[in-house]
Amino acid sequence: MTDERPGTTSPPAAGHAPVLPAIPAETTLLAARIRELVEAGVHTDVAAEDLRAAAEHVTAATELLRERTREEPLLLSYLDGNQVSVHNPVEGPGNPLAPPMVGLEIDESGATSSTALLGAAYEGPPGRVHGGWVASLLDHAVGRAVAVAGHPAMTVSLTVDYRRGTPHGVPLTINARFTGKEGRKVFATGEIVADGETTAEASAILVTY
Ligand SMILES: CCCCCCCCCC(=O)SCCNC(=O)CCNC(=O)[C@H](O)C(C)(C)COP(=O)(O)OP(=O)(O)OC[C@H]1O[C@@H](n2cnc3c(N)ncnc32)[C@H](O)[C@@H]1OP(=O)(O)O
Repeated sequence: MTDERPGTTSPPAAGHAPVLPAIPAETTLLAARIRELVEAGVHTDVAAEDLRAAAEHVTAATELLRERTREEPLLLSYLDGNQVSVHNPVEGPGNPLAPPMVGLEIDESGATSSTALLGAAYEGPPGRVHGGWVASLLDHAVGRAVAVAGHPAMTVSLTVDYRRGTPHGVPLTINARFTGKEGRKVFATGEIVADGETTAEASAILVTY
């Protein structure tokens, strides 16, 4: 995490992505509509001709979006006072793949907490979020927590204990915290809580860059 604030234009210390002073409302809107499309797509039971008609609409939208493209899809901006990657696949409000993880809160100890609501499109076991997505939420949360603690780093080891199924369609709380540093190695833990129960816990080693 860098110390840029809204309105500044200097690039982030750890990358070359452009920093937007704010996320364009239409970027968030499009991603939200595509997420709805994906959920509708996995739930739909319409007839084959309607599937084909819907596919043609989607093709038309894709062609419109391809009319002008950037070389670098990643953009940085600010949400609720925190820097976010607009197109990050976990937190990016502009990336339809991202649930997204939102509402970052940092308590007085530096521990972080965010929320996410994953729909049926993220299902692994019946009624439960796919384990890879559970790990993604935790990987991102520990990365965020160490950045908040002033040690931006990349995950080199992530151990996830899946305690119980993480339900989809239910708000999830994702907590994480920096726990220590040894040379370039940074340690963090995190967990996901659903309906008051911890569903998965993570222990991570990250390396500063
Ligand atoms: C601001 C917003 C933030 C938002 C959060 C974003 C979260 C994103 C989460 C991610 O997706 S992270 C991406 C997934 N991770 C990667 O792609 C990292 C892939 N790994 C690497 O690129 C290299 O391992 C890395 C550049 C991180 C380190 O390579 P180096 O060659 O610079 O380091 P080196 O291999 O010498 O290891 C440094 C130390 O870490 C230790 N280490 C490395 N891998 C380890 C491992 N797997 N387990 C335990 N320790 C490990 C290693 O022993 C050594 O310890 P010592 O300093 O004590 O000698």
